[in-house]
Amino acid sequence: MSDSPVQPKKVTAILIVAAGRGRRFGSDVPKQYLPIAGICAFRRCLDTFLDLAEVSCIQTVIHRDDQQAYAQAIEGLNDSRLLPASFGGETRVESVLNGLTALADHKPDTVLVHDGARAFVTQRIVRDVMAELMQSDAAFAALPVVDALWRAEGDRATSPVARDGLWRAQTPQGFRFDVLREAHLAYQGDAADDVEIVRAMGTQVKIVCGDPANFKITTPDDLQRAERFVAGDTADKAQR
Ligand SMILES: Nc1ccn([C@@H]2O[C@H](COP(=O)(O)OP(=O)(O)OP(=O)(O)O)[C@@H](O)[C@H]2O)c(=O)n1
Ligand SMILES: C[C@](O)(CO)[C@H](O)COP(=O)(O)O
Repeated sequence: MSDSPVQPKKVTAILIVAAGRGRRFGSDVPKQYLPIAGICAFRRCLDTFLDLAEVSCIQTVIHRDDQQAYAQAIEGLNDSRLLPASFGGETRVESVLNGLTALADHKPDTVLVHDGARAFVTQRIVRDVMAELMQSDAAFAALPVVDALWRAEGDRATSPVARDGLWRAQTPQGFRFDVLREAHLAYQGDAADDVEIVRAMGTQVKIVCGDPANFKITTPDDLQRAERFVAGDTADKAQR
């Protein structure tokens, strides 16, 4: 028999924010609930997380006006790890904080925040973020900028911008739960993502390799791209 103490299982929470209005998309039904080959972005990413045994619980954050769309999106699911949804706020920052507040009672060790509008997150990305959190306070998926970058005035290019060291942020963005909650409680104002919020506290954040497939549905073009992606349009995948 081994003398080494038994390590308690880590509690890994997923927080899916889906309370946005999709103003850039501009549809009546919010983009995260629009069907992509019959299954909406929100349900697609939710299923990916539920398929992972490492996930202890999932907190969703939705808009009050979307309760019917949400009920339809989770139809047929019977998994006790899916917690009752919380309501979001005016901004993504507020929605994340509401989700963190709801999760606090579950005492997670770590939390991975994901956009409900990113349909095609992969198990590989989720596992890589989780693995990095074994040794870091924070880690997120991102892709290096590979294109040449130009500053422009209107449609007139003015000066090149160095692309070295630039990354395109994706989600999931993972954190030690206490680190993210403390950072959110101290943070004032808006932020593009949670990395910005913990960086404001000086937390070191590691980058893990994202995936071009893990794009966010922001405009109607993205929904068409998602339809092509599901249809297995390899030309489209190669292009990205
Ligand atoms: N008040 C908000 C704003 C955004 N989100 C979520 O955060 C993610 C960020 O993606 P984004 O494209 O910015 O979503 P929207 O805010 O809906 O889009 P837009 O900015 O075009 O209005 C989405 O899953 C969105 O539902 C949220 O939960 N609560
Ligand atoms: C967290 C994020 O997905 C990073 O790409 C963020 O929500 C992006 O929002 P944006 O307003 O489309 O930049």
